[in-house]
Amino acid sequence: MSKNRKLLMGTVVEAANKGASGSILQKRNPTIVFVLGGPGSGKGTQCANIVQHYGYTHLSAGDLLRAEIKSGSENGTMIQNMIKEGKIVPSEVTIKLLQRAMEESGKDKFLIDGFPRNEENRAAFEKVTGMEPSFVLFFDCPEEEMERRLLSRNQGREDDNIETIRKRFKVFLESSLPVISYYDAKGKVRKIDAARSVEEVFATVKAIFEPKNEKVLLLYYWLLLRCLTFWY
Ligand SMILES: Nc1ncnc2c1ncn2[C@@H]1O[C@H](COP(=O)(O)OP(=O)(O)OP(=O)(O)O)[C@@H](O)[C@H]1O
Ligand SMILES: O=c1ccn([C@@H]2O[C@H](COP(=O)(O)O)[C@@H](O)[C@H]2O)c(=O)[nH]1
Ligand SMILES: [Mg+2]
Repeated sequence: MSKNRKLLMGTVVEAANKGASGSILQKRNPTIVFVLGGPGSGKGTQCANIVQHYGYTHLSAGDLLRAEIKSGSENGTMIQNMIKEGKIVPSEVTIKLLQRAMEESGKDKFLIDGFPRNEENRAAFEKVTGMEPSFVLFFDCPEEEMERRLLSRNQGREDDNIETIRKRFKVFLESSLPVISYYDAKGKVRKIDAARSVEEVFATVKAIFEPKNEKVLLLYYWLLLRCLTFWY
């Protein structure tokens, strides 16, 4: 086979594989839960609990971006500057990372933490992937509490300083809350009071992930009541 023909074949195979990997993700028809809330509201902490109890795969958009910086990618410096300023990285960059992570995981239940951060993120994700979240967890927490948590997180994050934290709060209010309102209007938001202990917050999260158990319990009580009224 000539060199040019080999190159052409390579390109065709690559294009076919790309198409196939996209459709494999769609064929798997994954369950997607967006996990949103202000900086420091406890998204990552609660996602870790959900993974343990319900077998979801946790994808933190922020973690994927930080890994991209470390990998020495050509986008690294741009991403690092955006994170330092608390700004939102362009959708195409974040969506590519999320898509790749979903495809490579081979799994079909995802917690997407800290994304979408603005309306453009949301619309681009739905357009590019053709997928919508089953529901949205919204960890609602006052700024004073989030600030306290972030300032004592001690994980060496470059954006856990008071200047960047204030910028992140502003971006959350102006750009991310409208995304939550959008899904709220569609009845998809599960709002959780996140200003409580980790255990108390997780108890509420559990009730969201186990609504069927509650229904089974209700049915059980109803049957018991019917039996009792029949006997007496
Ligand atoms: N309910 C809670 N009560 C007290 N501290 C908490 C609670 N939940 C999480 N924390 C602590 O607060 C800090 C921030 O939590 P976490 O990293 O889960 O927040 P996050 O929403 O993922 O933040 P970010 O958006 O910056 O990634 C961590 O140090 C964590 O241990
Ligand atoms: O979808 C996203 C997610 C994150 N970013 C940037 O990363 C930082 C940190 O995100 P965390 O969720 O707190 O880990 C955030 O402030 C943004 O600068 C993003 O641009 N897009
Ligand atoms: Mg986090």
